[in-house]
Amino acid sequence: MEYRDKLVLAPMVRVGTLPFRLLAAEYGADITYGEEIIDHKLLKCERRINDVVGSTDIVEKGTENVVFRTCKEERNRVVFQMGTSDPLRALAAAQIVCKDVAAIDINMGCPKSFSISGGMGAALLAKPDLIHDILTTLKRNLDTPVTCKIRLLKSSQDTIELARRIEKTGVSALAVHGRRVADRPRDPAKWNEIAEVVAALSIPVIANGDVFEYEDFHHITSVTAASSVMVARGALWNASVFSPKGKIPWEDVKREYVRKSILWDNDIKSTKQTLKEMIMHYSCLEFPEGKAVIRSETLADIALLYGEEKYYKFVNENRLLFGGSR
Ligand SMILES: Cc1cc2nc3c(=O)[nH]c(=O)nc-3n(C[C@H](O)[C@H](O)[C@H](O)COP(=O)(O)O)c2cc1C
Repeated sequence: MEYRDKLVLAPMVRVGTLPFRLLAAEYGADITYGEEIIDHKLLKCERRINDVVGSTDIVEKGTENVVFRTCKEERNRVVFQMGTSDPLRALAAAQIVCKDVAAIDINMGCPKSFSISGGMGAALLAKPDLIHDILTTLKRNLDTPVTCKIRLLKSSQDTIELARRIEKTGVSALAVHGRRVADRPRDPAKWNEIAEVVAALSIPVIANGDVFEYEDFHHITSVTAASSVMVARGALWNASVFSPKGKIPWEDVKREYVRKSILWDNDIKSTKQTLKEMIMHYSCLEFPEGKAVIRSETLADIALLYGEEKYYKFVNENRLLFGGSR
C-alpha cells in the first residue's frame, strides 16, 4: 500500500461501513478506513462469503449479525481499524480479516470512556511499551501493512518522541489527528504540531483535522508537509469533498448514499446514523425528514422516505444477479 499523495477517508464509527466507503472512493478518496471495531468483538466472528449481496462478511458466529462487510472492489484501499489493548488478542483478531483488506490500523486516539476504560484508544498513548508490543507483534506476524492513528500528546516533544518510537516498530504510516485527547471537535486542529511530527519522521505521516474543502488538501499539505491527508467530518457532511471538480449538493450525495446502502444491504443502524449526521449538519432532526429517519426501522422504510422504492424492489428482486457478478 502506498501512502504518499493520498486522500484518505477517516475511520468513523457507524458511518464508515461499505456504502459510505464506496461513495467516498467514487468521489476520489484513495484510501478508505472502516469504522473502529474492537478486537473482542472480532474474535467472536467468522468470515463468510455472501453470494447474495456479493460481499465478504465478518459475521458474529451463530448469528446473522454482520460486524464488517467488504467487497473485492475495495480490497486494495480499505483499511480495517481495530480497537485493542493486547498484542496477542489484536493479532488473533487481525488474522480474521487481514486477507480481505489493504492494511490494519490500530486506533490510539479515541477519547471515549468506553475505550479508555478498556485500555484502548487514547489510553494507549500513555503506554509506549504496550504500543510497541502491539505494533511489533502485528508487524512480525502479518503480511498486511500495519499503521496506527494517534492524537497529539501534551507537548510537541512528547508527541515526537512517541512518533519516533512508533516509527521504529516498522509501521507503514502514522496518522496524526492534530488535537489533544481533551480537545473538543470545535477546537482548531494544530497543523503546526503535525508538521513537527512530519519533520521528525521518515515514514509517511497522514495529517488529519479540519479539512472541509478540496482546497484544504493542498493547504494542510503545504503547512505540514504530510504525505497524505485524512478527512472525517468534511466527508461525513459531503463525501464529494474528495472530488477535484468541487462539491456537489449534499442532497445528491445523500441520495447516492441511500442507493448504495440499499445495494449493499447496509446495517440499518449505520444508514440511519449517517443520514442523521448529515441532516443535523445541514438542517435539523426536529424537521419532518429527520423525524422520519429516526422512525425508520428498515432499509425499505428509508427507500420509501427518499423515493427509492422502485430501486429497492429492483435490487432485492435481482440480488443473485447483482451479487453473483461482483
Ligand atoms: C462520527 C465520527 C466517528 C468517528 N469514529 C472514529 C473511529 O472509529 N476511529 C477513529 O480513530 N476516529 C474516529 N473519529 C475521529 C475522526 O477519524 C477524526 O480523527 C476526527 O474527526 C478529526 O478529523 P476531522 O477534523 O476531519 O473531523 C470519528 C469522528 C466522527 C466525526
